[in-house]
Amino acid sequence: MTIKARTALITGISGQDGAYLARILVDRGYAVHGTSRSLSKANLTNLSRVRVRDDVKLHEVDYRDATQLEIFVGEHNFSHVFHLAAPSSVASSFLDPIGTIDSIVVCTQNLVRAIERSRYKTRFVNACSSECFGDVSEKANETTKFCPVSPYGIAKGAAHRLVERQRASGRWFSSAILFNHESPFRDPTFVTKKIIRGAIDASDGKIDYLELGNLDVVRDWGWAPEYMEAMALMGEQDQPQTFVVATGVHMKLTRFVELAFEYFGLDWTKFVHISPDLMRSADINVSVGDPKKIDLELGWRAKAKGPTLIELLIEAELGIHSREKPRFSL
Ligand SMILES: Nc1nc2c(ncn2[C@@H]2O[C@H](COP(=O)(O)OP(=O)(O)O[C@H]3O[C@H](CO)[C@@H](O)[C@H](O)[C@@H]3O)[C@@H](O)[C@H]2O)c(=O)[nH]1
Repeated sequence: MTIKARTALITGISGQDGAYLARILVDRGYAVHGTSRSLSKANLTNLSRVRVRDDVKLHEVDYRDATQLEIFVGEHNFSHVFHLAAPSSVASSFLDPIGTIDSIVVCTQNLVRAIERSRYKTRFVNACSSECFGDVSEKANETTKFCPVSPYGIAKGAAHRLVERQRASGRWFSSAILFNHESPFRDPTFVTKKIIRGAIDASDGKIDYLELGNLDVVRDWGWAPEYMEAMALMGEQDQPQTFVVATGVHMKLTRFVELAFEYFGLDWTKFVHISPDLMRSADINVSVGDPKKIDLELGWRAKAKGPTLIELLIEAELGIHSREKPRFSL
């Protein structure tokens, strides 16, 4: 495939991951397209923040409308489709399980079918989620069974199966099982963004307390731009595959809060209030990934992990890039 022939569609281009991936693909010489259900209502701030807004072509497409989607895909010879569009809040999926499952599964199925029916040899890279694994007793890899506890995880697992079924019938369909990956672009309801913002605001004297939920969970947090580098790499392999994308390093949420407040010389226990309203009816206690396969086969390895990631998130939030300079300045 020549550089010139690379035309990528990113679904969910305006979100955290979509914006970073758009920047990476433009830098790699792709023509990049994105979609939104309503262009007049789309929030394109993230694309502007990574200075790629004028480099991407946006289209108004509703993924729930199978016919419209089929026409759209049939009119564009996309060499790659990176499928990121989905509701991303696990917490919200408990409040609207049917809406979440319906949206993730129907939109993925419509897109997969549109590609299947087009005459083009499009490569498909799916954004799957570590939520599909549920609780793990050891680091999850590509062979670990899915045992999701949330409606979101159930839906992502179904979408992943749709992708694997296409691969089994000989099409170029890959899936990245992404563990938690963070950045300043995160919506303020996600826990790392809440904690980092909370620590900054507490140190500025703007808040007296921060409400959080279950602090006993253990997660494998990474830096979102690096995870999008992994997805871009996956799209350039000879063979389609599934890869776990993770740091392999785990941390308890309590420790995350402690380190974030410690950065500003603050004692987190003086600020954090536990709110029962923020507890989920089912939560994953331990979620950690084994990135061995992607390291060995693609040479991809997360640089930002553990305490380094927390420093990076704080400094990116503050707009400081003194230490390990983030690839994406804000
Ligand atoms: N959001 C939130 N979570 C909290 C809070 N307090 C504790 N937590 C706990 O912090 C953990 C992480 O929550 P989130 O940041 O909301 O992320 P997530 O549910 O793990 O989901 C994210 O990661 C998945 C895996 O990559 C993604 O698939 C998903 O879309 C999302 O990005 C959960 O166990 C949650 O119970 C709080 O105040 N807010």
